Amino acid sequence: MKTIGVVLAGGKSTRFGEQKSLYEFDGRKMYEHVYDRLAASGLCDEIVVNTNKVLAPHFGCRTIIDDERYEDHGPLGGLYAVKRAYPADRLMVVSCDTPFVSQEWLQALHSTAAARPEHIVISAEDGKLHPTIGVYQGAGLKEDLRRQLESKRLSFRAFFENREVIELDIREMDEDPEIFRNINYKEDIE
Ligand SMILES: Nc1nc2c(ncn2[C@@H]2O[C@H](COP(=O)(O)OP(=O)(O)OP(=O)(O)O)[C@@H](O)[C@H]2O)c(=O)[nH]1
Repeated sequence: MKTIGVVLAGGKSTRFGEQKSLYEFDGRKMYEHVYDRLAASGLCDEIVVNTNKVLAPHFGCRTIIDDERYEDHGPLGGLYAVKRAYPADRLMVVSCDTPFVSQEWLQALHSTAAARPEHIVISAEDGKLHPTIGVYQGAGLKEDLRRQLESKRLSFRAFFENREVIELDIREMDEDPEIFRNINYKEDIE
């Protein structure tokens, strides 16, 4: 089984005010910070950006475009498109707006996922879930995602009701919760 690194970057960035995945800071676009961390982890056989058809031409790498039926369905819609493209593989997902995720954390997620191949493994911080930093895998995942999208219950919490999920909590590891910092507004970068 291959591991596919997935940079989620198909959102609307309403709160940010412009497309945050393409916003440049510290000399790199936001999605490139995430891409580079996935690449440097050495865990991914391939890395793709998952986005919509309007944004796709702006990324300088392979993109997977959201399925027409599930455009603007949020991150679960994005994951469905990637799972369709890579049905046999494990998806190591990081959203473009969490650009400070560490190599060590990616390694911890990956090794937990490799030991429990039927489980989704997501990040958590004192019980608060960070499902857009996680590993998505297991039999029937594509079909479960499709069913969830059809049900119109588009939250990760709703999706997790039907799957085995491991929450890897940063408070139990020797890591700084800053690595989960989520950029929703411009001020979040400072
Ligand atoms: N492929 C894909 N990714 C999405 C979609 N909606 C959100 N995302 C991604 O999922 C992650 C979390 O998105 P949010 O921050 O909740 O939403 P957003 O649309 O980017 O921002 P807001 O409009 O401010 O809520 C980000 O990496 C988004 O790019 C979607 O419909 N398709």
